[in-house]
Amino acid sequence: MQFKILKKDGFARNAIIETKRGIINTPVFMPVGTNGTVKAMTPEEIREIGYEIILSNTYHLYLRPGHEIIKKLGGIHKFINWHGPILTDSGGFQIYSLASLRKITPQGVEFRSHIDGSLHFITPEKAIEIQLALGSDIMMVLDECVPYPAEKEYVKKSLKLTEDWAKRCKDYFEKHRNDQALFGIIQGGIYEELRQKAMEGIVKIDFDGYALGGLSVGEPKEDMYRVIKNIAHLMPEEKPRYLMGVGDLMDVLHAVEHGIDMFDCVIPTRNARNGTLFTSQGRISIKRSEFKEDNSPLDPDCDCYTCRNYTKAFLRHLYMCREILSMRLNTIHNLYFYCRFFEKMREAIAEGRFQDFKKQWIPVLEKNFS
Ligand SMILES: O=c1nc[nH]c2cc3[nH]c(NCCN4CCCCC4)nc3cc12
Ligand SMILES: [Zn+2]
Repeated sequence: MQFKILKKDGFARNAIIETKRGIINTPVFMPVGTNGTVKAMTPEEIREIGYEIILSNTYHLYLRPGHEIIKKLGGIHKFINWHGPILTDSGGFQIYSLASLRKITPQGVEFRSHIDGSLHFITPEKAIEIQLALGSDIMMVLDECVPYPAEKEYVKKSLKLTEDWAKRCKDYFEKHRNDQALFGIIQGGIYEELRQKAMEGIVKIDFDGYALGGLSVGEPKEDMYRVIKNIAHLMPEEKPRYLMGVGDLMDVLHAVEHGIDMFDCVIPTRNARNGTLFTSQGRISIKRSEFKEDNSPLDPDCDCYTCRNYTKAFLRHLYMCREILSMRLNTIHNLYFYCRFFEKMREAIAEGRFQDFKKQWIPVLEKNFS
């Protein structure tokens, strides 16, 4: 995996990640395809909107249908019919946020499946073995995503475990490596000095890229912003920097300004299914009665399939009827909006006007009619 910086504008930067399955332009947004599908979208539609990489979840695919089956059937790209790069999250976060009866031991994490209650034990080695079997292009180490709030002492102890697991992931990966990439994850809660310590330990192990984990887990925005401001630009400059689970476009602006390259979040897809749509006039909720007879397109400044062919009145009608088409048309638009936003942001960085771009968008992103 190659990472080439094309242009810097302050700490913000445009770069490309070259993988065997294609080039990724950064800053990049990765739509979330948890069960191997970006909900309601075909892979062709994702590609047509302009996305270059999607995220899938090791935890879900391991539990159902199982990584051995996916491997036997030719790997995840063939299975889900997406032939561009795929990043898989290692499962730590999903085990912490979805599974029950979790027990974290030095060896690994024991949990019960949220699907059928079956008992599982995942070690760092197993997490890498699963991602190797899936064949994802970028794999994540197994970490302990420290919940918020967490005492400083707990965070400190957890850092030791996460670093030990990162080393075990790297050792296992080196023994079985192919042309997949492996990213490390930096924890440390909202404590800068612990973040700094975690970063030194993880960077020493040496990974293809580095993620900031343990954020967007319920901590106050100002704490997340402070950690990003103090840590992001200190992460290895010549490797991709990935802020996991983010996000909200206001948070994206802040993170890109401080040097983050990669993002993933369910916001555009999940909000679409709930009728919350992002437009150039701000965020709107399509179910509002004011749209009942509104014959205008969702967003006059958007040329996505939904905005070119349907009215707010019809989109509201579909939502009120809970029609499947509502999920599809809303998702097409929100993903298109996110993809264009990132494209315009990369253009602004290329032309050295990221600050203008941020100033222009903040008032729009603050407008909320939901
Ligand atoms: O520390 C992490 N390690 C591995 N994966 C992660 C994934 C994460 N995803 C999030 N936040 C997702 C927040 N998202 C916001 C929109 C609604 C659903 C939840 N934090 C994360 C931390 C981690
Ligand atoms: Zn649109």
